[in-house]
Amino acid sequence: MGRKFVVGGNWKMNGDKNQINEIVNNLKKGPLDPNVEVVIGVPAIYLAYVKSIVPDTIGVAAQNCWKVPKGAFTGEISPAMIKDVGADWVILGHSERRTIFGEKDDLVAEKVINIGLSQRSDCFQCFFMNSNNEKLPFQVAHALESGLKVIACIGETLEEREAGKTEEVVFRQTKALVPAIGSNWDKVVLAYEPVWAIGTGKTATPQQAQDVHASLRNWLSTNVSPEVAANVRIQYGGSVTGATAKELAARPDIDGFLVGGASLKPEFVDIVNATQ
Ligand SMILES: O=C[C@H](O)COP(=O)(O)O
Repeated sequence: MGRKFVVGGNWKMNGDKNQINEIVNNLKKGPLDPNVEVVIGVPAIYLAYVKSIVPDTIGVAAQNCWKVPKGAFTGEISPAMIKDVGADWVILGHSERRTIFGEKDDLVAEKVINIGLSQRSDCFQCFFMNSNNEKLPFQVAHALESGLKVIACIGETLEEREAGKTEEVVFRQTKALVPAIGSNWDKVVLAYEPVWAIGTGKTATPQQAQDVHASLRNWLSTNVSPEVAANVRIQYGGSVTGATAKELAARPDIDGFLVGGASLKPEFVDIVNATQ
């Protein structure tokens, strides 16, 4: 079976109730290609509101979460809370989280693993190996059935690209996620977002994006399994617009988009429908 095209709209820290109503009305009007999975990434404070007004055919994602179910973590939200308000996705490891808030590969992996572990009711104290082969304790005092799906973001900076390190960086970022994801690859979408293309108006060319997606799939085949490589969906993100989406979508290893700025605008419908 082919990979279902998946388009995420990451609103980032934008929108108020009026703007959200407009965006959702526009999505309802569509029409949206029924063969495309659509997920909107909503600011945490509006998750419940959006869930209450959006059709069930559209997935709702938080843009971040912390790595344990509950506790003294002022300002954070947990996967259990996201699930509790009816959302079923979370975006993790976005480059803005990595660069502005200093989130490193291992923290992103710990957040991902919490989502996998929270489905295990027998897991009170778990460990996983980080990318430096250190055994990290992971306390799950009250294991939860969160069952969230994850959009895991990776991507290189301009400096890294110009130094010829694109593959090294995206492989390293993906490698950190592998032990955390375990056998839950069917609940994960990878989003390749070159940092230099985010919010800059500079889209990677379709060939540049395709090349990285194909290398990543190849890496997954060798380092995880040919089955995961064949089935995992890899989104492209970075200044995607209604005008650039079609050409990008035509590349064989681009399985969708993670859209920032344009997801707030009516053209998001054209991006969702890019494979038509
Ligand atoms: O999560 C989305 C990406 O950061 C892309 O944002 P952008 O479409 O505004 O460049």
